[in-house]
Amino acid sequence: MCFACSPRNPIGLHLRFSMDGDTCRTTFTPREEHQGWNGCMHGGLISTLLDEVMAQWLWRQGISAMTAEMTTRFSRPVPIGVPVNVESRLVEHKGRLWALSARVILPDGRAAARATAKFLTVD
Ligand SMILES: CCCCCCCCCCCCCCCC(=O)SCCNC(=O)CCNC(=O)[C@H](O)C(C)(C)COP(=O)(O)OP(=O)(O)OC[C@H]1O[C@@H](n2cnc3c(N)ncnc32)[C@H](O)[C@@H]1OP(=O)(O)O
Repeated sequence: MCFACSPRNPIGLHLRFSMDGDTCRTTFTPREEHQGWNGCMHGGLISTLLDEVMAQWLWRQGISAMTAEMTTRFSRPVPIGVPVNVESRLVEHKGRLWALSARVILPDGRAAARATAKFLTVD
C-alpha cells in the first residue's frame, strides 16, 4: 500500500501518473497536513513527490527498481494550496543502474525543486 500512489492508503498522497512521451507526470496540491515551514510544503514530502515520479517512470517501462541514492535541491518554497506539476525523465542507463532526474514546477513555470537519483533493478 504505497504511501505515494496507492488509492487505498488512508493517509497517502493518492498520486496518479501518466506518461507524456519520454516524461512521467503527476500533479499535487499540498494541504495543511503536508506543511513543514509555515505555509509551505514539507521538504521530505517534496522529496517523496520527486522520488515517486522517477520510480513511476521506471515502473511504466516494466522496470522494478528501488531508489539507491537521491539528491534534492529545494530552490523555492511550495506554498500550501497551490497545485504543482511534477515530472521525471531518464538520464542514463547502465546494467542494473538507472539515473533519472525530476522537477517540481510551480504554476508560473519556475522549478521549486529538482532531484537526481540512481535506481537499481531488483528481482
Ligand atoms: C497492481 C498495481 C500495483 C501498482 C504498484 C505500483 C508500484 C510502483 C513502484 C514505485 C514504488 C517505488 C516507491 C519509490 C521508491 C522507493 O521508495 S524504494 C525504497 C527506498 N529504497 C530502498 O529501500 C533501497 C534500500 N537498498 C537496497 O535494498 C539495496 O541497497 C539495493 C538498492 C536493492 C541494492 O542492493 P543490491 O541488489 O544488493 O546491489 P549492490 O550489490 O549493493 O549493488 C549492485 C551494484 O550497484 C552499485 N551501486 C549500488 N548503489 C549505487 C549507487 N548509489 N550509485 C552507484 N552505484 C551503486 C554497486 O556498487 C554494485 O556495483 P558492482 O559491484 O556490481 O559493480
